[in-house]
Amino acid sequence: MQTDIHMSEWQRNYFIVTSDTSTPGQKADAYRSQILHIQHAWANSDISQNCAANLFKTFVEKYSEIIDSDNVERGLNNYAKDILTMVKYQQNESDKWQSALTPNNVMELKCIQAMMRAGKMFEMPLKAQIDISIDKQVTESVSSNVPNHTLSSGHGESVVGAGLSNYVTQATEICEKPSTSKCYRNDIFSPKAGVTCSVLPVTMNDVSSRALTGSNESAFNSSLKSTSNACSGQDLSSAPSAFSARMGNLGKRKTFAVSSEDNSNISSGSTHKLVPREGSNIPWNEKKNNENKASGFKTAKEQLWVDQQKKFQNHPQHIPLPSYGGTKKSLGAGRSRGPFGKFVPPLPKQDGNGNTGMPVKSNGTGSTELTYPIDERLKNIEPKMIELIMHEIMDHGPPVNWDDIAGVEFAKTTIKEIVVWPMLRPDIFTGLRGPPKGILLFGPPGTGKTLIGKCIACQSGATFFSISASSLTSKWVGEGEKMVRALFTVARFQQPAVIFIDEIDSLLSQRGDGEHESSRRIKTEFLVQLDGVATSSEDRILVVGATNRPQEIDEAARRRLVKRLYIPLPEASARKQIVSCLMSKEHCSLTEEEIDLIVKKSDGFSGADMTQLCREASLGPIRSLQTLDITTVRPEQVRSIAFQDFESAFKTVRPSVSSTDLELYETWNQMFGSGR
Ligand SMILES: Nc1ncnc2c1ncn2[C@@H]1O[C@H](COP(=O)(O)OP(=O)(O)OP(=O)(O)O)[C@@H](O)[C@H]1O
Ligand SMILES: [Mg+2]
Repeated sequence: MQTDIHMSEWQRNYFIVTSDTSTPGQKADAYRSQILHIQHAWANSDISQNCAANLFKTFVEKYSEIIDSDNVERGLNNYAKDILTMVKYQQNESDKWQSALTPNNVMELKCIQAMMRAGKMFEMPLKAQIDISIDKQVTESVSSNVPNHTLSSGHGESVVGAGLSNYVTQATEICEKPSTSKCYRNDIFSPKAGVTCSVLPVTMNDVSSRALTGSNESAFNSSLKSTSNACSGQDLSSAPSAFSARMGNLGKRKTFAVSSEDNSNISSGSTHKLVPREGSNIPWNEKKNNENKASGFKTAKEQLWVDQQKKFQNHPQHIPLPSYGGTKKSLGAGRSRGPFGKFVPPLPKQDGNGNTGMPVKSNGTGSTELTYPIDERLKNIEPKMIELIMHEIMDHGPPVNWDDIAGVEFAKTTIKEIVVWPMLRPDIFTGLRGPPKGILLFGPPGTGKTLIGKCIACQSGATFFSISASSLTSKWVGEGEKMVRALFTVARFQQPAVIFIDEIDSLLSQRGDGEHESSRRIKTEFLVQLDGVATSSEDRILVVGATNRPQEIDEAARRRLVKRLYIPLPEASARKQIVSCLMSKEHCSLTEEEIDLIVKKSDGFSGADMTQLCREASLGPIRSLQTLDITTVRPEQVRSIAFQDFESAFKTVRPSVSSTDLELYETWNQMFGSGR
């Protein structure tokens, strides 16, 4: 079956690459796809090593012809784009790119020194120009003359030969300099004598040890070719152009390597084939880890892992640090990884023994190495969705405290008791004391339901996933149920987690005849997931639903949201707190009595109405500047906010909740609510 799929896709790709009507972009995609298939087939041992290497070489060459060609009809000419993309994606969030390339430390490079030691001189002085792309399109150009030194291959032939005019090789290796643990990148090599020559900051040993693994294998292969060809003084104008940098990630599945014989031949100009290294089953990640360990450089993934370890070492009682707000849990999801980018799965939970569930491999020397989590459960989730969840649904807003929420004391106390404490101390809240898995906040609009949801996540140290139910039904049309599944799966990895579903009524509304098939599917999936969370005692996931139409919620869903808390309109004391709090941040001359008067006049206002009232009043002093020109007025000329501004504001801001609506909430609360 699997083979059938590959065959038909293969045929389709073949048709695309041979068709005259296909665009270069389509052809490039088709080649990429074919290359992936080759890797896949090889990884599954469907084809032999030699066959894989040959096919790989052929297709990569064809692919690079399209990618690198500057003919608008036949090629994409996206060198620059690729390089910039790579620079962007390879950047470690926790470790800003720093260029370690200076004229001095270029001279310290092993390869340069080895060449200098060899004592062979070029016929012409070398001018080295190193273009270092740092972060987003910031280019630092370090130009240095290297007088009295010339580079030699050690075989008497110049590395920079004449007649290399139009040949540009793209080298993409990122080198870690062990002593400084800085990264430097040397991207474009134009071995055109006397014009520009960039020095590849990689020693020949590096070449062999890196063995064309990982994300840069193909480009590396290309650079090897150019190096070896150049070493032998051949004219490179006919050499195949560089492979696209994007090909890089292909190598992550199985290690491609240059054999040691190949390596020994590098400087003698022999052809270096990209072949899977025999018996090599060291995953790319591990190799990369080893290199990184040696250099001190950490990838974002490694940094995340280290952070996670620290977090749990410092909090052995499973008391997690607040993740919402204060520190951003980016998990690398904040950046896109490009078409071939590999999703970095979020970390799975830890058990009581500090076991993360992550595979730890012994390398046979007694020390253990970390490999990164590849969980079966995430396998069936589309990476696109996971990225979306991490990007759009995982909330990283400013922290919210309980004090920021005025009034609603009963709801706050209940939530602290049944949600926050159990999340902080799961060891005490076991059995019957275990937290509910679903709660519902209901009440009139603008009373702080969303605010409470954020506060729960913030105060319990949980990862906060915030999604509006209407976006599930509208934004991901036809994919809503997949999204729900993906959301719960990712949440399981990010435990403790709070999934906040605003406007939950539109997701879990009563079943009706006119109900759309897709929303029915979403609802079913949601109930299934909720049941899964509810029945698993290990999962520390809380679903918080918020609605201002509780009566529309399906009874099956209602049952699963066991605690239903009424969030009413703020009482006088709460309204006073809101006004005082907001006014304390402004230039204001309200007396205590005036505030009391405002509170009295605002009976029936929701929290959001009160906020709006204050905003409106704060514009009063600006409006009174009639005679002055707003563009020239100085801040100190603006008078303080006074009671009269509130009086004017009351003329335009009215309560948004009607008394009939309020009655409905009260009735529903008496029937289904968890309040006293
Ligand atoms: N109890 C409160 N204390 C302080 N501010 C509040 C309170 N209630 C509402 N607000 C203010 O109103 C804004 C809107 O509140 P929020 O979004 O939490 O309301 P909501 O109940 O979720 O409304 P909706 O049902 O329409 O989604 C808040 O950002 C906050 O400024
Ligand atoms: Mg809301």
